[in-house]
Amino acid sequence: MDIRVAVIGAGSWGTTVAALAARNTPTTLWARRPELAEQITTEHRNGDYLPDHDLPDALVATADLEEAVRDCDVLVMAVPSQGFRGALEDVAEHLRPWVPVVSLTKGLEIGTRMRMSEIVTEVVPGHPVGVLTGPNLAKEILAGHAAAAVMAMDDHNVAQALQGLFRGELFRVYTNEDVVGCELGGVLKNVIAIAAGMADGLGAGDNTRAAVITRGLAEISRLGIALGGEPFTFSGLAGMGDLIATCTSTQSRNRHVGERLGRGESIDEIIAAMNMVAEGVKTSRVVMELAGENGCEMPIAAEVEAVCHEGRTALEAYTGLLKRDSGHELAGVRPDL
Ligand SMILES: NC(=O)C1=CN([C@@H]2O[C@H](COP(=O)(O)OP(=O)(O)OC[C@H]3O[C@@H](n4cnc5c(N)ncnc54)[C@H](O)[C@@H]3O)[C@@H](O)[C@H]2O)C=CC1
Ligand SMILES: O=C(CO)COP(=O)(O)O
Repeated sequence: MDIRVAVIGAGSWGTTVAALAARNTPTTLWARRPELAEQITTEHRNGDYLPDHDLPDALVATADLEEAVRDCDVLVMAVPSQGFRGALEDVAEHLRPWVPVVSLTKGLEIGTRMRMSEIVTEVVPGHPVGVLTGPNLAKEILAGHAAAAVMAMDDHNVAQALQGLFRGELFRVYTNEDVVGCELGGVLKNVIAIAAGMADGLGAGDNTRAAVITRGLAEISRLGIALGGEPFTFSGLAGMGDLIATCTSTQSRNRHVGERLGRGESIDEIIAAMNMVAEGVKTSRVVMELAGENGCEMPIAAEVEAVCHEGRTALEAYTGLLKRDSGHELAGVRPDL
């Protein structure tokens, strides 16, 4: 019997994951705008977010939430983090019991500081919850370039069952039981990607970018481990893999924000000019709250937060970072340091 997948949120990534699933199993994509849903179903195109890419004929979209959700066997949430809870509360009315919920969202909720999988457990308790994450720039995947991701779930058997729904010839899906680490890898790399973009915008070199990525990984690992992630997870696809893709790709929205900040534009004008989400901007504030609470040093993330929310310039941020003392490179990562 076919497993029916519902994907909530027809932005770049929700549409891409729905396209992957539709090649394997009946899939319905929920879009907020009826015109977009109609275009996806009839023209097999998402003109708002992915105008240059063909979608599978089998992919059906609707703007009717009940129609998308009522019969689904697997629910996939692809709404940005600040709208995630509200969207899931609307979905909950129509969701059958025990349907697994997979989050694609890479952010933390302002106020509660919760990960999306924690919000799922709060809003729809009893449903198995997981995250699909990794170095997955949407447009590359739709263009047919090979990529790999991780399906992270506590329950390995459910993860294995879900793996096959998204897998394709060019899309490899691994499993991992460390939901906390995998989810935080995806969240935290967005903040570091803003820093990498800032360096590029300031005209820094390849050595600088490599230093930001590597020291950024140390910060991600420090906070990720303090919050319960497994150390090895941060050198996997959801950690280092996604960090490299996002810090180096011209397709990354977070890196793009950083690059424009580095060139001297203000955060407000950059955000106003984008029709897509750059999760790292809002998440940077939540990350610094968590770092403070957990006694984690995160100097790069702190500078990103200051540039995004306190009016510091990218040049001041980098000047400040260079003046810091440099101790052992694994401090806060290796248990004995
Ligand atoms: N685009 C990419 O390559 C990847 C994105 N992600 C993550 O996936 C999540 C979604 O990102 P994208 O699809 O790229 O974003 P996007 O900016 O392309 O689209 C966001 C979608 O969510 C909808 N939306 C926004 N607020 C909403 C609300 N309050 N209620 C219902 N729907 C709402 C929008 O209408 C739009 O369809 C983000 O957390 C992002 O970090 C993860 C991996 C890859
Ligand atoms: O998460 C992503 C790639 O894995 C997408 O990154 P951006 O949101 O910065 O585009």
